[in-house]
Amino acid sequence: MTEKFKRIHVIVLDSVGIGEATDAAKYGDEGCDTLGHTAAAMNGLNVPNLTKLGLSNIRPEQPILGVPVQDKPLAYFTKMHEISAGKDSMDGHWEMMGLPVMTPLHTFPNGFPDELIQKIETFSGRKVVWNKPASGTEIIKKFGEHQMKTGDLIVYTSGDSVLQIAAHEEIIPLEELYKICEYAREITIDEPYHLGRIIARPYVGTAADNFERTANRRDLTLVPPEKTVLDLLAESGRDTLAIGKINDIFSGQGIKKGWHTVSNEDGMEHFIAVLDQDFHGLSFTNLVDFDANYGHRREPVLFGKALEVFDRQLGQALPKLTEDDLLIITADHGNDPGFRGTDHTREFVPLLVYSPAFHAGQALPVRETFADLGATIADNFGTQLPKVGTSFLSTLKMR
Ligand SMILES: O=P(O)(O)O[C@H]1O[C@H](CO)[C@@H](O)[C@H]1O
Ligand SMILES: [Mn+2]
Ligand SMILES: [Mn+2]
Repeated sequence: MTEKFKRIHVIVLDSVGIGEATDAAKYGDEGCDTLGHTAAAMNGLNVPNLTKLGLSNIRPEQPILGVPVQDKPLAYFTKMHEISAGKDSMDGHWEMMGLPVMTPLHTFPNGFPDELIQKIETFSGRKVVWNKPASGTEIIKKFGEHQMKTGDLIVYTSGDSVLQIAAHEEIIPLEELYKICEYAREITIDEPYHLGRIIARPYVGTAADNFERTANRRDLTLVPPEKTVLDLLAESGRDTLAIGKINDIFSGQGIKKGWHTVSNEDGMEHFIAVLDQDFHGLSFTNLVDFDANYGHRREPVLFGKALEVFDRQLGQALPKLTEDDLLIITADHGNDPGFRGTDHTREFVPLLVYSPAFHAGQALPVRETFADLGATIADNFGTQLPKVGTSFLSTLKMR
């Protein structure tokens, strides 16, 4: 069978949810709405490109403020529900690639057991401070100066299955931090820990009021226990290009070439550059600033401004697409900047599917799992289909 599209591009707007999921109550997240609350804080979002693709058509009963519902949206549009047990990035991205995480990973709301902390202390020759949930920017304000004096490791977690180590780059050099994180990764793969991610959180600055985290963050994720759509594509000789955090999230599995990025804007510039390359397969981009800089920080106005910047860059990318290209814009979970706490929120995610080859856009049925995305990609490239997910490829009508 011939392929409908030679290239498929997936852009994940990290944490840009589109309203509470049907199971939000199970997570204590009733009432969350990342896009809705962000747009309200901005008194309306100015995102002409997302608008014309059909962003508000996804929920015409409650349009996103400033984003009018289109009579003739350019994209196929709907929202997707998550079936994974967790609401972290790894769960969301793996599910998109056909591997939902059905057994909950472990979270440590009261901090990690002494046994684990002692192992990290022995390996690193440093003491651990905090070892409880925290916001990453608050915790370096609180312990950064202490760390500069003592060299102690700042260990913290969140509502997700993560162990994060914050370290001043001039006190604990990056290479050393990465080694400690790799060690922590090795000893937390199996029970009783079974942690989704170890995250290195380097920062710089001279005092509490000016500490800043750097782009040298590294996420050490579990290795996917089964093949994802990325593996299926790679095995069948297709290109798999990863921009931003994607390579980390899949531990490099099934990825032919990956680029780390320093910001959303940098990520989109890489994406636009990739559009000029001749390749055959998937480009997969994650834009993490929405989540790390604005969602967890509960900054709805800055979140909204970042969406507007993304939209302008999207405007540069769209004219580069040809009839051989399919663009898919989605998210991996919510992180409502107008919601209590600082954790991710259990939300539907938007799904906008666009190609210049389409005659017109239209509504797709609500997807029961993010895995429908991976199934569609596998279907297009004629590889083995993932175990989970239903392709919507045949619904997409070409001119
Ligand atoms: O508060 P910061 O350090 O940004 O951490 C956040 O980033 C992690 C990964 O998204 C989340 O689990 C949350 O802990
Ligand atoms: Mn995420
Ligand atoms: Mn996050």
